[in-house]
Amino acid sequence: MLNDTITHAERELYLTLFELAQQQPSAYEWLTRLPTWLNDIKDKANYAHAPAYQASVARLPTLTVNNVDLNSDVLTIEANLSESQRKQTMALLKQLMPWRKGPFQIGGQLEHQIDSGQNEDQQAAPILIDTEWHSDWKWQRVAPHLGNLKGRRVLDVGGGSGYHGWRMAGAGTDTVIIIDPSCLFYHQFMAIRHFVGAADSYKTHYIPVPLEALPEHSQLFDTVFSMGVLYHRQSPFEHLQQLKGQLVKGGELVLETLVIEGDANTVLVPHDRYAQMNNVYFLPSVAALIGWLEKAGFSEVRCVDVATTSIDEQRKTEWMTYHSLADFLDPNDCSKTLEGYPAPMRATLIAKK
Ligand SMILES: Nc1ncnc2c1ncn2[C@@H]1O[C@H](C[S@+](CC[C@H]([NH3+])C(=O)[O-])CC(=O)[O-])[C@@H](O)[C@H]1O
Repeated sequence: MLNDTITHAERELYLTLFELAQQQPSAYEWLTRLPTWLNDIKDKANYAHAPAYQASVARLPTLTVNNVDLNSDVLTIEANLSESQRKQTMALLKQLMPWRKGPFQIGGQLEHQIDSGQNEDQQAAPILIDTEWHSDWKWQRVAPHLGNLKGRRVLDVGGGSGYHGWRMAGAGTDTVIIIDPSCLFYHQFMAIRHFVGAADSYKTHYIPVPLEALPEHSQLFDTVFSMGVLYHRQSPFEHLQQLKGQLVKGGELVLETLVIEGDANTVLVPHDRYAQMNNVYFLPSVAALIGWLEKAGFSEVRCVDVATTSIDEQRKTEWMTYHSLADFLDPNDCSKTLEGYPAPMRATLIAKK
């Protein structure tokens, strides 16, 4: 049975898809599936924690927001925050742990208010959600190589908490749709959205589904990002085809994934775990990955960045207290994972449909 209440975020998402459907009829198929998508994520039978996450988001206080900076590395929501609001917000956000992708800051005054001493003594210290990942570092590596995002319709596949999606909005996109099947990350996004409010003119949306759930040939997006997802897929070519199906002709794919050293014929398929993850399948060399993209029908394929993940970029914090990268590397040789494979190295490739 479908829920009869609809949140503000859901309403804005419906409106965006209705608008989209005026220009591109394939969006109607999204609209027909949307009620089920949005209902399924609330269903306790699918996600035992869903009601608790929802309740945490619903209980977040309403703050007076002075400014939202979607272009800062620490994604900052400048707002008036009293001590009691701080306590309440901290407690509720901590119920949404582990926070993996960020960082975010809530609270903190505008500089001119601090200069004039306005409200200074009533203001609590801002809340810094120091996430497991410095997702800002990835954005710094990727952003300089992107085509201009201004006015573009963007899909972020596997967008996690939505950190990169907000950064895309900050770059002036027309619309961002983040998709990710994680119930927790969906609610983390909704928590941040609660504070961002109208600051992005409600142009950034989240649909809690995997890529495979989308209509196959939507051709709705000018840019499609798939960052940190390909190696989780058992069938990498299917993933590439599904990404292609979401792009308009001439659109840009941004693909970021784990790679290894080697030539066009080098691919690692970890036998069991990789860096303790039990859902890692294909780690190609950059040359092999270029070949895969070309075989999948993409053109102008180029690798714009290769970076070894450091234990400063991915680490345990107050907001993610489980094991992190340092625990997954060989203690005697940090160039290897615990399983003896090459330590995580990630490449970003850009290609045209
Ligand atoms: N089939 C799928 N469809 C969509 N999402 C999926 C699927 N399978 C897994 N995910 C989601 O993909 C994300 C992978 S993390 C990258 C986050 C961000 N992009 C980042 O680049 O930091 C990996 C990493 O730690 O880098 C998770 O949020 C999954 O739920």
